[in-house]
Amino acid sequence: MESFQDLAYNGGTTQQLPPQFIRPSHERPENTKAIEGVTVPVVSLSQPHELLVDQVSKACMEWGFVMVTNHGISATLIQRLKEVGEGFFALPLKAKQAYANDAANGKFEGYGTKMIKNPDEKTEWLDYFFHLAAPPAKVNPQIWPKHPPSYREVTEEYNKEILKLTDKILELLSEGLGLEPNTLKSSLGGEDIEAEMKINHYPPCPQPELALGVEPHTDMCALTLLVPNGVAGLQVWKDGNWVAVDCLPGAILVHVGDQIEVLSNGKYTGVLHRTLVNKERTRMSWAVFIAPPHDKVIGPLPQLVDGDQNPPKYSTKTFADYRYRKINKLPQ
Ligand SMILES: O=C(O)CCC(=O)C(=O)O
Ligand SMILES: [Fe+2]
Repeated sequence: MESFQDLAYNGGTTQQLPPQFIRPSHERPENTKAIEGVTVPVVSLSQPHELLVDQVSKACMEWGFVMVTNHGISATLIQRLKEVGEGFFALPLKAKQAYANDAANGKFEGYGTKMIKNPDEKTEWLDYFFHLAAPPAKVNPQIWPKHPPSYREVTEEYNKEILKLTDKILELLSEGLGLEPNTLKSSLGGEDIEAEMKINHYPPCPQPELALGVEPHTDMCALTLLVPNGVAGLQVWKDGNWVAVDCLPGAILVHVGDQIEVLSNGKYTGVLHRTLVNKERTRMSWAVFIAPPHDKVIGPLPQLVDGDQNPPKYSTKTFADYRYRKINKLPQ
């Protein structure tokens, strides 16, 4: 069986997509086109606080997704982040494979493609680099890309900024629930909150109408903050349709993940999303997953639950337990 890398990097044996990438008919982009005329919410963070609470929390209740502009992270820093990620993926395959992860044995950090556990599962058309970026005590920069040489400095600087933006968004979302601004952050571990960097890389695909980049999923973390490279492909699920996320230069895309859905007892929605690939251009995206420490116990906030009126809609468990169940497709 040809691997993703054989195909994407060596051209494969044919320009026809091998069977492990061909989605069943009901999943194919050609049969599940995005709805026309609907656009995702965009919020400028330079507005007065009260408006921000309303707009950000409304978007995260109705969509589980919001694009933010005027977020305070400089265009130059985002550009440098993109350059170091592109620099790594421009290395020869062998050089990247020197960083190979081993997800089957619990080594998630490093370079890889998605592990397929079940022979019926289809392969996603992407490779990625994944590593922790916060908190400092858990980060191991030795396993980060050493090329380009500025990878570490740029990524550290970007993650500092992303953590500030995370604090701001978590405050707005807490207030949107009528709670103290620090409620969600402290429920997610306070200063022990984790940030994981995932650089997604989707090379051109010979038959993109039959394949998917990432398949439909919700992120298991609390929030995802993402910047794409200017190539479209992300779609979010809303009211029974896929909605294409247009590229808005400079914007940061915020996804509500499962842990915020659980803490808010379903007031905020973890957004279902997927990515399409294309025939001509390489798409890349830089996702930072914000998550509680693995031993943190997460359940509906007691302030949002009361007896018969608002019973808990989710069980309470450690994030480690949640992850294990999600990765192994077990009921939560
Ligand atoms: O590439 C994207 O825009 C989304 C990637 C994604 O959903 C993920 O890495 O969880
Ligand atoms: Fe995702």
